[in-house]
Amino acid sequence: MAKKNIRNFSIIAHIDHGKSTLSDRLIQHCGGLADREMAEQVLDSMDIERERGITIKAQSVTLFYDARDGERYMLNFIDTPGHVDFSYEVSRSLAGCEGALLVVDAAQGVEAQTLANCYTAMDMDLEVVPVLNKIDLPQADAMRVAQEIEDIVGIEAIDAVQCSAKTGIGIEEVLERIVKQIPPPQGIDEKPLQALIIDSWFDNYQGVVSLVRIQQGVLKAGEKMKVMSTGQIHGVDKVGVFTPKPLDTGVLRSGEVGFVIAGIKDILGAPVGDTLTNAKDPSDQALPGFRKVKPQVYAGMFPISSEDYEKLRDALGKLSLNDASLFYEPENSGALGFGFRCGFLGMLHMEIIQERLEREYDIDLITTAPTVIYRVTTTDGKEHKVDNPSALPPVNLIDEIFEPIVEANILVPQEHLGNVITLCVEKRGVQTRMAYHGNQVAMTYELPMAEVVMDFFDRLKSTSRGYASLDYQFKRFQASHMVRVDILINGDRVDALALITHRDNAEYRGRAVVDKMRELIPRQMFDIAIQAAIGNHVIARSTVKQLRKNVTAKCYGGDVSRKKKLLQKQKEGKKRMKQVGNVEVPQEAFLAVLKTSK
Ligand SMILES: Nc1nc2c(ncn2[C@@H]2O[C@H](COP(=O)(O)OP(=O)(O)OP(=O)(O)O)[C@@H](O)[C@H]2O)c(=O)[nH]1
Repeated sequence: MAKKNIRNFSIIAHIDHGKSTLSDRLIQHCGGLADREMAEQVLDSMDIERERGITIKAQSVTLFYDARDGERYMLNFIDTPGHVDFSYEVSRSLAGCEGALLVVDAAQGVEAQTLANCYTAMDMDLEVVPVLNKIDLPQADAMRVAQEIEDIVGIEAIDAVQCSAKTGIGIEEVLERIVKQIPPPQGIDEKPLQALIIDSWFDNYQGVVSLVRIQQGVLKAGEKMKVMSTGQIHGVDKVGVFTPKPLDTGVLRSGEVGFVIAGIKDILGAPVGDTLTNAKDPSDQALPGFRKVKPQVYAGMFPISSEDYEKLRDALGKLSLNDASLFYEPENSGALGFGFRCGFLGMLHMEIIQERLEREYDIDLITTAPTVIYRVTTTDGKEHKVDNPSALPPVNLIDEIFEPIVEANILVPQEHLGNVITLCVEKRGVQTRMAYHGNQVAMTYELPMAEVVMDFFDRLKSTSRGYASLDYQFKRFQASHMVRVDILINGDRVDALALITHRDNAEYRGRAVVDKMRELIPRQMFDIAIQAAIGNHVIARSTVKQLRKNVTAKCYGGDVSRKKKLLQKQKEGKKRMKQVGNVEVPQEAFLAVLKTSK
C-alpha cells in the first residue's frame, strides 16, 4: 500500500464512552467481520476484560476503507486501555500512531482520564480528532460537550463529528475524518529495518507473537531479524496483520503495523519497547522505546499449596512478558511460606493479575495487604526503599519515613463538589488548584499515594454518583508520621499481616483488623489473643474464646463411615488454613487487612 494511503490511529476515551462499540462498528463498516461475528466485541479479547467490560492490553486491527475520494486506505487501529491504572500502556499504543480519535460521550462530557491521555497524545505530536459519541441518547448535548472539549482540552471541537456507535449514525463520517485529518506515516523502505515492539504475548503453539510498528525499512518472512537489546538473531516465520483475524502478508513495510512470529520460545526474547532490525543489514540505532514504568503498589502473593510454587513462578514469568510493569521477586514469609513479592501499577492491576493467576493458571493464592514504596532514613545515615512492612527497620533505628505523594487531577460536576472535597480532606489531601469550566470543576490535589491506591477511586465514584473522574501521577516523597502496625496472634508477630499507616489512622486500622480477625478465626481448643501493636505498645486487642469442638458428637450409634466422612471434611477445611504458632488461621483472615483502609 502506498504510504500516502496508510493511517495509523488510536482511540482515546474514558471508560464507558463507547470505544469498544465504536471500534467494532468501524471494523464492521470496513467489512472485517460478518454480522454474526459482531455478537462478541472483538477487541477486548481477554475473558476478564469482557467480564469487567474494560480494555487492558493493546491490540491492533488493520482495516481497508474505500473513501469518498475514490481511494482505498489501510487503517491500522491500535487499541488502548481506558483505566487510570493503565495510562502508561496508552503511551505505548500511541507510539505507533500519527493520530488519535478523542471519543467523548455527548451526554457525559469530558472526564479526567480522557484529558490526561489526550495531553499524552498531544505531547507526542499526534493529530487529535474529536468525536462526539452517543448522540442517539435523549440527554446528549453535542454543543455543550463540544464547548467543554474546547475549554478543557484546548482543541477545536465545534465542528466535531457526531455519531452513535450504537445505531451506526455518523460512522462513515468518522472514517472520512480519519482519512482527511490524520497524516500518513513517514519512513523509507530502503533504509535499514527499525521495528518498534508495541506488544508481545505468548502463544502456546507459535511461541512469542509481537505487535510491531515499522518505522523504516521492510520486515519480510524468511529473512533473519535481530533483537537489538540482546543481539539475538531469529528466522522470521510469519509476518502479517490482524483483520481482525490474523492474515499472513509475508511483508510489513515502513509505516505499517502488524505482527511478527519468529519462533522465539524464551519469554524474554522480544521485550516490549525493543527494536527489531535486519540481521544482514542492521540499523546502527535502536528506537527510543518507552518510558519504563515503575510499579507503585507492592503485595506478597503466596500459593496456598506449597507445591504450586514453581507453577506460580512460571505463570508470573509468562504474565510479565507483555506486562513490563509487573514486577516479582521471591519472598519468604514466616506465616505463609515461599511466595513472591509482586509490584503493580495499582489495585486494579493487582486484582487482574490475581484473577488471571487463579483462573488461567489454576493457582490458589493468598495476597497480602498492598503497600506503596516508602523511603526510610536510619540513624546511621543510610537511606532504604521499603516495599514490605516487615522490612521496615526497628522503630529505634528510624530517623524519618518519607511517603510518596501524587498529584491528582479531579473533574467533577458542581453539585458533587462538596462530597469530593470532604473525601480528599479525609484522605489527607491538600488542594493546589481549582477552576470552573461551565458546570464542571477541575481540581488538583496533592494526596498520599497510599490513600489513593487503596479505595479512593471507588469512594470518589460512589460519593459523586459516578460523575467525578480522576487521573494521578507520582510527584515527590514527603516526610510523614508513618508507623508499622504489627498483628500478633497469641504473642507471635505475623509478618504477612503487618501494615504501614499514618500515625493518626493507626488505632483505627489496628482495631479494625483485630475485630475482623476475631470474626474470621474459628474458635479452637484454647483462647486466642489477637493484638495490634506499634513496637511494644499494644493499641488494640481482642480474644477468640476457647471451644471444645467435637464434630463426631452428632453421630450417635456406630456408623463408622459417616464418622470418617465428617473427619475427612474437617481435614479438607484445614487445607485452607495456615498455621501460625499453634493457631490455625483461615485464608480470609489474611485478606482482612485489605478491607480495613480508612
Ligand atoms: N446509547 C448509546 N450507547 C452506546 C453508544 N456507544 C456505546 N454505548 C454503550 O455504552 C456502554 C459502554 O460502551 P463500550 O464500547 O463498552 O465502552 P468502552 O469505552 O469501550 O469501555 P472500556 O472497554 O471499558 O474502555 C455500552 O453499554 C454500550 O452499549 C452509543 O452511541 N449510544
